[in-house]
Amino acid sequence: MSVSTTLPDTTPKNDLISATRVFYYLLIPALVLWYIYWRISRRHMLKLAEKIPGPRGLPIVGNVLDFFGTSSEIFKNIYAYSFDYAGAVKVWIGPKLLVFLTDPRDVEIILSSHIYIDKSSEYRFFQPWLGNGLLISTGQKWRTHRKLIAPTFHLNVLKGFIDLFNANSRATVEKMKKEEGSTFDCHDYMSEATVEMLLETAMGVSKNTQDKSGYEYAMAVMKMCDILHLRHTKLWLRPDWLFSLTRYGKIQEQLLNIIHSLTRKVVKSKMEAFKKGIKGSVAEVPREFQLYKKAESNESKSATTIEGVSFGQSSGLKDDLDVDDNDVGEKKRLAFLDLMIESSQNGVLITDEEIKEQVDTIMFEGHDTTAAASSFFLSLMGAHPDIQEKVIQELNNIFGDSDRPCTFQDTLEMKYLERCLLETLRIFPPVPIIARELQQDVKLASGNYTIPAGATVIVATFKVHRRADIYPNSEKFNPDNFLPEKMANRHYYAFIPFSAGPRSCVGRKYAMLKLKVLLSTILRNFRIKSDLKEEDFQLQGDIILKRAEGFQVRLEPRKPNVKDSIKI
Ligand code: HEM
Repeated sequence: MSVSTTLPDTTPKNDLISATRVFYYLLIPALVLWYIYWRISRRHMLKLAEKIPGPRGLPIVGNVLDFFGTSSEIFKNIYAYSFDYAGAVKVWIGPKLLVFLTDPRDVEIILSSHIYIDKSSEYRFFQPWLGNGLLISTGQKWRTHRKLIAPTFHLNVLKGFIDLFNANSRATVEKMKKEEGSTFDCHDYMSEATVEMLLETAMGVSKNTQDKSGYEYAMAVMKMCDILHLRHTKLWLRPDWLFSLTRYGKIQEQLLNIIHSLTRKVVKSKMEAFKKGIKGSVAEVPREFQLYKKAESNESKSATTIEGVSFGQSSGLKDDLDVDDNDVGEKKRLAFLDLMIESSQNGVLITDEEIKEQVDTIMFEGHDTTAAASSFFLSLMGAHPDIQEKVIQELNNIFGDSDRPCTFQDTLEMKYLERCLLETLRIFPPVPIIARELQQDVKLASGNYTIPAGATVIVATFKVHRRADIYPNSEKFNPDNFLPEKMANRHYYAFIPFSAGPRSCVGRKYAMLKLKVLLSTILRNFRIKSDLKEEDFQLQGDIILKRAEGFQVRLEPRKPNVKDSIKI
């Protein structure tokens, strides 16, 4: 037998060519038919969408090309559109219709509603991580859990966290001392600090529950956000089956292992404590920071806001965090995880698996957002030394030469620091957009447009906060934007860093209190320097807004290193 007869014949055969041809001959008419069917079945959507202004796109793929490039380039492209259109802007990504809203009157229609509360389909990428936690759940499950969770972030509960905020802020200052004089990325320190504070306060466990510091968890969360952002912007990473075959799918598995192993340990250790009858936080407050119990009796009982801004109370708008102190009974004065575990005992309100999902949600929402806010604040202090001096002056007036921990009353006196913080959240909102999927048509207030059901509506917080007709010189950092008289004259929905309405951020009071303690402690110890000006900051919106070049700052000590010199 000749050798040639044993080898497989790889020469193309006519029947193979014809099979390929037939495939293409069928594919093209199939695509055309699908396109015709799609246009007919979506004619209502297409008709309404046609009236909404927006950049011209290509046939079929729409504006998809604008979503190519680095995260920072995509952010710039989309932001550039907002200057060409005053109100709503329509963008097609293939068959998907996105409508960006930048007018506070339109934003109010969406955010104040109890109907348009469904998250957009993109949030499903969070599911392997956050399950069906508060951020993405909807319907009755969301309502029940929101009612359960919101009171655990009430002021009465938060006041009890102040000692742990102080102790952790001081520990952060000690860690940061090794960076004195050099340029470094302060976000790493802010991330670690916020994870550890969350563990000790909302979760009520010791930060030593995990073998490693909060740093490993924080880094895993950051990388997960990179992956989620890629899935939002790269179409081929959207289908789950295709994503799981890519290297990103494998990396996601490893990251989720790190993230979930922490949350599992947290829940387990808390459940064990509960079974032993131990309730409340088991985190140890160093003796020199045990201020809360002493101060509680002296402090004004009338203070019901942490932030000077009332977030709607002045205009008669309240959300479920704005309940009066007296409305919250003793039982509800439990911190987040304590209440979750107590409520799970009868198995009706929440199951063990749901507790884990909520812990994952609070750990993510509570940490990356505040880490970004504090890093932007420090960057801005470095870029605006004159404003920083005013904050330092205010802190000197409150604390004098004392190294004492800060009390709740002190945080109420930090009026200028608070304005700087609110202005930071205006100009660099950590959550730059909020997306909702519409189940029914919505008529807008800014023009004669109706957004069709099935569209994804995007509240463009970043742009709303930078509208020149609302904030004069809107691209410039100016804490006076939050003088009481300026705020009183502004539309309530023109400042929405924490969203607003029934799905607003449950952690906003927690965030404001923690940020005031952490940032005042840092500025009592260091002056912040920056080699870059504010206009040089490059932005990227990987779920959470960040500086693309990292949050580079330098520290200059404000006083000689004094250890253990806390006088109360
Ligand atoms: C500066 C810090 C923070 C900012 C800017 C922020 C911002 C936001 C925004 C804009 C939303 C709405 C998201 C959406 O609808 O897609 C939200 C929701 C949420 N936030 Fe925050 N947040 C911050 C801190 C926190 C903290 C500290 C916690 C918890 C400890 C927290 C827990 C949550 C939860 C659970 C939700 C979902 C609420 C719901 O859907 O009912 N956040 N946050």
